[in-house]
Formats: sequence, C-alpha cells, structure tokens
Amino acid sequence: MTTNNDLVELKNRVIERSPAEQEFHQAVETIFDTLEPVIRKHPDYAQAKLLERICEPERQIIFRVPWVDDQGYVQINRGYRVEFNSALGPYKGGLRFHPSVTLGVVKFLGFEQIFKNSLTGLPIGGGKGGADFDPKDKSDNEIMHFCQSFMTELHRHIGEYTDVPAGDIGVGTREIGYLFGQYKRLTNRYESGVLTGKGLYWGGARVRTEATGYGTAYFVNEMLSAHGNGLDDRDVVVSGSGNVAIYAMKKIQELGGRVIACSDSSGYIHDSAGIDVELIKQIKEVERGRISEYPKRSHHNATFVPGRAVWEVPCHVALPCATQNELDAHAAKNLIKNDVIAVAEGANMPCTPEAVELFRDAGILFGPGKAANAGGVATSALEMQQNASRDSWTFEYSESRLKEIMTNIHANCYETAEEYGRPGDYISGANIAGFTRVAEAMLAFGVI
Ligand SMILES: NC(=O)C1=CN([C@@H]2O[C@H](COP(=O)(O)OP(=O)(O)OC[C@H]3O[C@@H](n4cnc5c(N)ncnc54)[C@H](O)[C@@H]3O)[C@@H](O)[C@H]2O)C=CC1
Ligand SMILES: O=C(O)CCC(=O)C(=O)O
Repeated sequence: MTTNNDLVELKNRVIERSPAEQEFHQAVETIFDTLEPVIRKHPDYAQAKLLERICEPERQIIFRVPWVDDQGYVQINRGYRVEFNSALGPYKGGLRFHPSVTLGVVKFLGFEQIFKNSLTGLPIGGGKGGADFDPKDKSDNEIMHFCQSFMTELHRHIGEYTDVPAGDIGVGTREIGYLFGQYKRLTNRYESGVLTGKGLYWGGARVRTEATGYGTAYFVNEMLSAHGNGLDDRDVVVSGSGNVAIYAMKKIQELGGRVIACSDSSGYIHDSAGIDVELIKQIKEVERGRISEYPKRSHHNATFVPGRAVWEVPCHVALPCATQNELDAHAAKNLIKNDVIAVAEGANMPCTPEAVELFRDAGILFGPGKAANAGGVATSALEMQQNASRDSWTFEYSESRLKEIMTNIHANCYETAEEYGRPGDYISGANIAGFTRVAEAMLAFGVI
C-alpha cells in the first residue's frame, strides 16, 4: 500500500536528485499532489516504480552552439534536448530560444509534455529542447547561422521515429525552416516528419500555426459550457502577443468573447472596443515590433500601459499565454476581486502554485496548460500523420480534428476528476488521465 507519506518521501527524493532546477520541482510537485488516488488504486504502478521512472528523463543532451555574429565575433550558447519519455511514441515537444532557458526549464517543459501528449490520445512521447540564445534584435542572418549550428549537433539525436522537435517561444516557421534545411543538408534525406511547424510549401500542416491558441479557446469554451456559462459578451484578457496569444484572441472573438487587453514583456494594451487582432498580427508577426505601436495605429481609443502586468484589467476570463510563472498570487487576488470566472493556461505553467491555490479556493474554473494548450502538439501529431502518408488536409478538416481532440480532452479531464472524487478539478483530471495512459504502456514494456 502506498501512503501519502510514501509519496512525499518519493517526491523529496526526486527533487534532491535534481538540485537547482526550481521549475522542474514545481512541475513535479503538481503531479505528485494529484496522483495519490491513482497510485492507491493501482499497487502495481508503485511496485514497478512508475512514478520514479517517469520523473527520470530517458536521455538528456546538452551541447555547445558556437556561431559568428554580424560583426564577426564568435558567440557561444548552450543547447539542450531532454528526451523524457517514449512510452507512447517518439519524443515530441518544442524548442525554446530564450535567454532564460536552463536545464531546469527544459526539464519542466519536457515533463509537462509527457502528460499533455498522452491526453491528446495520439501516439507521441514527451520531450523538449532549446537554447539560452536571445533572438531579440538579431538579424535574419544571425538567426540562420545560430539555427544551423544548433542543428549540426541536434541532427544526430532526432528522427521521424525517434524524436520530433517543433517550435516554442522564439522558434516559429522561420527558425523551423533554417533547422529543417540544415537537417536535410547534413543527412541527405528529405525526412518531412522529423520536425513539425513547417511552412505549408514544404511539408507543413494547415492549422498548426493557429492550433495552440484555437485549442485554448475551445477548451475554455468547453469548461464554461459544462458549467452553464458561455463566452458570449464576456470580457477576456490575454497575456502575451505571440503565436499562442494571437490565435487564442482570434478564436475567442469568433466564439463570441470580447478580448480587451493583451501584452508583451514591455507592458500591456487596453482596448475596450475589442483588440484588433489583424493589427497585432501585423505588428508582431510581420514587423516583429513592440506592442506599444498598437495605440498609435489603432482606430480605437486604446492605451498602452508600460511595465505593468495585464492582470490588473477586470475581466471574466483570463488566458495567460506568455511564459511560466507570469501570473502570481497578487495577480490572482486581483482577478478574483474583479470577479473572474475562468482561467485557462495557454502557456506552460504560467500560474504560480500560490495563484492556482487561490483560484481553487475561490471556485474559479481552472484549465491547466497540459490540457488547455494541448491543441498545438496534437496538430503537430496530425502534421506527422500527413507527412507519413504524403498527404495534405484542408483547413476545414484539420480544424474539425483539432476541435474534436480538444472536446475529448475536456471530457476526459472532467470525467476523470469526477471518477476520482474531485469534481470540477481539471488539474487532478488532467494529471490522472495523462499519467494513466503512459503508466499502462510503461507497465506493458517491463523494466526499461
Ligand atoms: N507555440 C506553441 O505551439 C505552444 C506554445 N506553448 C507555450 O505558450 C507560451 C507562449 O509561446 P509562443 O506563443 O509560442 O511564444 P512566442 O515567442 O510566439 O510568444 C511569446 C510571447 O510572450 C511574451 N512574453 C514573454 N515574457 C513575457 C512576460 N514576462 N510578460 C508578458 N509577455 C511576455 C512575448 O513578448 C511574446 O509576445 C509558452 O509558455 C509556450 O511554452 C504551449 C503549447 C504549444
Ligand atoms: O508541437 C510540438 O511538438 C510542440 C508543442 C509544445 O512545445 C508544447 O506543447 O508546449
């Protein structure tokens, strides 16, 4: 029999084995805090030490990334790929290029990815990678040289049946293009399924660009509907203005919500008439500019508030879509005071544990990232399917698949939470449902 004390001891051992990896510890804590009922129900999981095994990456690769900048100076960055768990399929997860990237950050993201990918119901394992490279203010030439150097090492470790990276913060279609070009050159193989998030002319899938944000909007809509609410006429606030944020805003508006604020790392914009998403796309995706440009060019009466978090804007629905730990207890208290009814994580682990606790205590509907933002990786798996069958689906069909997957993920989390006596607790539902599928596969494979 596994008791709560056994689990606490086990969690402490996992944390001690990986010192100074604060973000990874945080992700591990969330899992351990919710899995007690499933471990109790399945003594064979404890006997096979599945929890210990799932916390230990199958492989972690750390490498030097040297490149030459436009001034002719040599620059050195550190690259990572953590191949966490391949029980359900090839390692799958994005690459993040940001100065804050450390082994602990990559491990937390890879760990989350195991459960998220399992929830999609598709055959993908969990992994993540990246580098402490800052793409901000780099020329196109410098980005290309960095990507080529990064892939010169990474190509040895990845493959359609082994490990399939994609984008994340700082890595979009441009970077995937440079990475894919270098992989093709080094291996002399046009192996489309080795990377996802590709451009539509060279093996990419329709809806992948939109998928994470659209999926988050679908998920929050499902959460609201399941509790007798809807998005109609609701004020929605989104953090970030990158890939996830832009398409979350677009789909929220299509579903009847009113997005009144969004942000970047310099501050936020408030537009009570409703954010003009096409203008944000032009500023952010095309010009790679700052969000402070928006009020200068919008026909609405919008304002830019520098250096402050967007969570001070009153809203019914909050979608953190920027980065980890961006929504803290102070922000959560503010949102609760302003009568927020639902929060869904478009980003990975954007809410601190204290914020999550406050939402839970206040009875706010809370969609954890591993469920709410799973639409991106799910559509990556659909891209792999299309690559394997040399096929290309229409936008409408691809979006209908995404919608179906998000509806199923919501239902799975909702029903699992009920089954384990935690109705309405989407965190427990997501963790238990995600873990169970991986656990069953690991059990079937023996001790490996
Ligand atoms: N791109 C994808 O398909 C998926 C991304 N995610 C997660 O979503 C989040 C955002 O990723 P992307 O949109 O792809 O990245 P991105 O690089 O396109 O955009 C990130 C955005 O966050 C903003 N930002 C960064 N730090 C901030 C801060 N402290 N305050 C306010 N804004 C800040 C940036 O200015 C930028 O607008 C990340 O947590 C990522 O791991 C999760 C699932 C899939
Ligand atoms: O599409 C992918 O493989 C990457 C998605 C990702 O990095 C994520 O879900 O956080």
